[in-house]
Amino acid sequence: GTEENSYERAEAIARYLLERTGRRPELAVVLGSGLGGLGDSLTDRQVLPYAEIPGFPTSTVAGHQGNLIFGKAGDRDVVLMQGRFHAYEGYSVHQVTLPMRVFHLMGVRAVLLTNAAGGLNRDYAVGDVMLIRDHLNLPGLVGCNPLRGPNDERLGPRFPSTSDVYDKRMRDQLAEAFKQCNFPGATRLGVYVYQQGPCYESVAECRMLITMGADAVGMSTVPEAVVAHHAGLRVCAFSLITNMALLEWDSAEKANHEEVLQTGQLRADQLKSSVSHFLANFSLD
Ligand SMILES: Nc1nc2ncn(CCNC(CO)CO)c2c(=O)[nH]1
Repeated sequence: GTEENSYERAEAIARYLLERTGRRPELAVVLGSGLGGLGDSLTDRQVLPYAEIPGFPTSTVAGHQGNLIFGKAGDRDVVLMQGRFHAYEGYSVHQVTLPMRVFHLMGVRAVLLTNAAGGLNRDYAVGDVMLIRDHLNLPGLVGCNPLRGPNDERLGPRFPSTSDVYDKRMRDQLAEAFKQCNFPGATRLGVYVYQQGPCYESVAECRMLITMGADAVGMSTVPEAVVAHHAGLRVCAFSLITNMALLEWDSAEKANHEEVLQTGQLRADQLKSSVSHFLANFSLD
């Protein structure tokens, strides 16, 4: 229910975190499957396991630790979510998106969302990154919208736009960071489709998603982006393409989580350096 990400609940957690850490992060980062290693790249770190934060949900997926990491990237105060919450675990979409409201009420101004995704666009290769220019919120379109329920005007409007969720200025800076750091994979710009999971898609579903204009598919990120945007946060997001979605029937291959984590490990160092470069240099003006 909506009390799971109510203003009061988020505000209480924000107050707890501001008092306990004394930190004032300006940017928050959500780390997707296998990208948890990015948490080690901050200095002046303070690590808070989700379980220690009153009112915060806890993570249960292999490859997702459950820590909130405060720290510095260069001289910038940031906060990282090492491990996120997914609807496929059984969390409500209101629980999944609660951290976005907590960050907003802490005074965070922008959020970087990262994930592992399956490549639908046939030009893509495993190990590429796709900067997200737009999304298909399938569950949101058919009734599982993170803003379903009474609207709290203190957070945002009743009927928010979502044609402008992904901030071009931040996206360009992210692209520049990947370029500066010689990221070995290609840097793509595309449409991410969110499906709730935990199943990977059928072949017919992958073909449908391509027809609908999607370039990569995953099980996260969009609910967080919608709620962050609703609250007025600047949003940018990218997918690490960890495997190519299957478009042929009777194929011997099948999508699996081990492959997702393996590609995450393969690209971990270059992702870490690219994202660290972005965090230390981003400008919100
Ligand atoms: N075909 C396909 N390939 C993918 N690779 C990563 N993900 C994102 C989902 N990641 C899950 C399971 O690996 C863990 O959160 C997907 C996906 O949803 N579909």
